[in-house]
Amino acid sequence: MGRKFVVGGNWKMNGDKNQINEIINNLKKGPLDPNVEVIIGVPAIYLSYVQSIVPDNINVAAQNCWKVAKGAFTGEISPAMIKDVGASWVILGHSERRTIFGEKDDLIAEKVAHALESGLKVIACIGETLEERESGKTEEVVFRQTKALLPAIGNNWDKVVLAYEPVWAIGTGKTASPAQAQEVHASLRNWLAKNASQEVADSVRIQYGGSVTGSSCKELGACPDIDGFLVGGASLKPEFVEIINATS
Ligand SMILES: O=C(CO)COP(=O)(O)O
Repeated sequence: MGRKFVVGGNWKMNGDKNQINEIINNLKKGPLDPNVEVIIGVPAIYLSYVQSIVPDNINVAAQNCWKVAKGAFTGEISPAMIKDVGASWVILGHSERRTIFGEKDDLIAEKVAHALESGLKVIACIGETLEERESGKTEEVVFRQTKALLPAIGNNWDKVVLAYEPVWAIGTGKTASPAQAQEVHASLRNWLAKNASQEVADSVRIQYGGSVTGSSCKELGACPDIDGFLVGGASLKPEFVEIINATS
């Protein structure tokens, strides 16, 4: 089906110029599998700086944005600004945005719609909490979160990557097993075939995120419906190169 493997590094609120230089130098050294799309999600304040030093084979993403182009929204940044400094992606709906900052499905959908209209590409994150998984609600939750995105994405599925990140696996060192992740990715694809189209289901790339490391990436990357990773902690470390190269 030819889905290009896509690995994102979500730095979250980490890094200073020194550390950023180290991370970028390490990525430059690579070598990185040329068949993998690489996207690094950097703190907004460093977008320009990172954009000015990254090599061409690495794409830069913001970790959030607001839902309109400009105006009286103190502290926010817009997709137009992200594009203006040369970055081409934005991560939206991350579980930390949902839980710590109270972002709901409908706000995330508005952000996704505006980011896509503005010409940015989007990594849209979904995933269930431990409580939801333990009460058998994993599918219900990820389907609900994805359903909210359908009208926002419209015909722009080629500009969207879905990131399935079970909340219980984020930053906990508790990676979902390849079988657990594959199961959700496959049922999501099934759901997309019924609720978007077969073409969307076959072509959309679904990343797995949650405690991915150099040692867990190969087995996860070998699953048929896992098309990449969204990596937090390990994306700040040299092992990120190994994760990018998981399928080579
Ligand atoms: O939230 C994540 C990426 O967006 C995952 O974070 P960790 O890889 O640190 O668990």
